[in-house]
Amino acid sequence: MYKRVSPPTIGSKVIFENGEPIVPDNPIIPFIRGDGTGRDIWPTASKVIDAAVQEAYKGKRMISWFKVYAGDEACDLYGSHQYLPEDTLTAIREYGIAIKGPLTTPVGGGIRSLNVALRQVFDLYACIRPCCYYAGTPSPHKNPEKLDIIVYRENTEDIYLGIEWKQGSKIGNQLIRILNEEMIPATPEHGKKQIPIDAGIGIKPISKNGSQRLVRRAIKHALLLPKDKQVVTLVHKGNIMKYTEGAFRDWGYELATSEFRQDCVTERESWILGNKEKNPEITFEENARMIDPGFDALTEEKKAEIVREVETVINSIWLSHGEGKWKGKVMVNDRIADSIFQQIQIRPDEYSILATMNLNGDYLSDAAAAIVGGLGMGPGANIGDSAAIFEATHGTAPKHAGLDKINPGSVILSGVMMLEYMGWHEAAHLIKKGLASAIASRQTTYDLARLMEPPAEPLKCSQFGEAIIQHFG
Ligand SMILES: NC(=O)C1=CN([C@@H]2O[C@H](COP(=O)(O)OP(=O)(O)OC[C@H]3O[C@@H](n4cnc5c(N)ncnc54)[C@H](OP(=O)(O)O)[C@@H]3O)[C@@H](O)[C@H]2O)C=CC1
Ligand SMILES: O=C(O)CCC(=O)C(=O)O
Ligand SMILES: [Mg+2]
Repeated sequence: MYKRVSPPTIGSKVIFENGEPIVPDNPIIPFIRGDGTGRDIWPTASKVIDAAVQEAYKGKRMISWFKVYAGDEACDLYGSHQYLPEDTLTAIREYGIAIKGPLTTPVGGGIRSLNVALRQVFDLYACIRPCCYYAGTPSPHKNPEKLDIIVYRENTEDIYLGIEWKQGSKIGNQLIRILNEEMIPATPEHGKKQIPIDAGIGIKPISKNGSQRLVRRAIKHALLLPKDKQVVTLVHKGNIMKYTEGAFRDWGYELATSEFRQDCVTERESWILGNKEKNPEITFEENARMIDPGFDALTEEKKAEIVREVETVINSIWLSHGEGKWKGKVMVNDRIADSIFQQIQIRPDEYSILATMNLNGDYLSDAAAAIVGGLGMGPGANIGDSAAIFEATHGTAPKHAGLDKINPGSVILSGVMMLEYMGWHEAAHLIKKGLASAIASRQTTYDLARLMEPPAEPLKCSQFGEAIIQHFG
């Protein structure tokens, strides 16, 4: 079945039931080393993961690693342009859980992105990127410990499904003509808009199913968090793009208030309920005026709509959510994408899970990682219903490749996410403890060492891994 690789002879398969993995004590896990700094990071990361599993389970559990190829390494083994060989896809399909280093995406070349291709082939629709602070990590912020968020980024649509036509291409020009002459005039709300004839054209599809399955996972995750972290924020630019970004928000709320009705309260509902709790005699209209400060300036039609909203909330959930019961439920709110970048910096402790579409989540996960120490501390997971691939938020950082210098923390922490996903919490805990303690004692790589005050003597990538292992216990 495999052309150039062979699975380990010891170990067995992870299987998936109802979207959840069932993990044997000796799972076979395919790994992709990665391009660029992948060659520095992976040996260190796998050593730390193996040491933690050994320390936690004393041989009762172990991972049988299965080396598979993608990127430059794949071309060396399989021939030129064989960036993502069938062997690799077969292995991930067969064994279910995989981990990878970063892969290069040539800008403007024939290949769009191997990383994205892997997510799409296995329908890994939730890209989960937690950002939390390890004491002692240098940060541009005064109180980085207040940031403890998880970016839940939709991983298959938006720009990942983006279809583009090059400026000046025959079909691109044809599309612009049809849009300008037929489709825009047929949609009165677009007014007299016209697309410049010299434009490149891109389409960003956002589907209801794609949005809701992401938000569903985010809400389920929130239900497992401590009560004060049970907040899901829908991030969007719906004020500008109503039927894509705005629809993402609306579908998120729709899911929260239908499928998770007993578990969730929306921010607006909480205001309405809170107003009635403070003043049980409050009328629907008075309540509406309080939740919408500009109420009196609205049209009669809009006012009536808000009064109806208040009435519906009180009539439908007062019994289940009123008298403060809503405080024990998952709070679902929404924020406009540009504003959330400010919010996570100045009011980080008000946020927990940020559910985003693809592009917003891409920006946000790098920005959030910066607050807690940078991309060297940004882990990630791509999760679907029948496979999962763990990988860091960052890329190949080519200028540092082969120097045994780069921070392996992000891939090590992606390994922690993988162990937690497998239910191997003891091993995950050891790594987090080792990492925290190594950083607290100023033993770390150049990226963190150079920002410490006073600057610390930087460790090599491999030395940082060893320091983490030494601090397990
Ligand atoms: N999932 C994936 O595999 C991804 C792949 N890519 C691809 O990676 C390639 C390079 O992308 P690029 O834009 O340079 O972005 P990178 O994320 O690879 O690196 C940018 C900078 O971030 C810092 N950095 C990144 N990783 C680490 C780390 N582990 N430890 C410490 N610092 C780190 C370095 O900053 P400094 O030099 O200042 O210390 C580095 O120069 C591109 O081909 C891109 O498409 C990009 C993102 C994700
Ligand atoms: O694959 C790529 O080149 C970019 C991917 C990326 O930026 C991400 O997943 O955050
Ligand atoms: Mg990115």
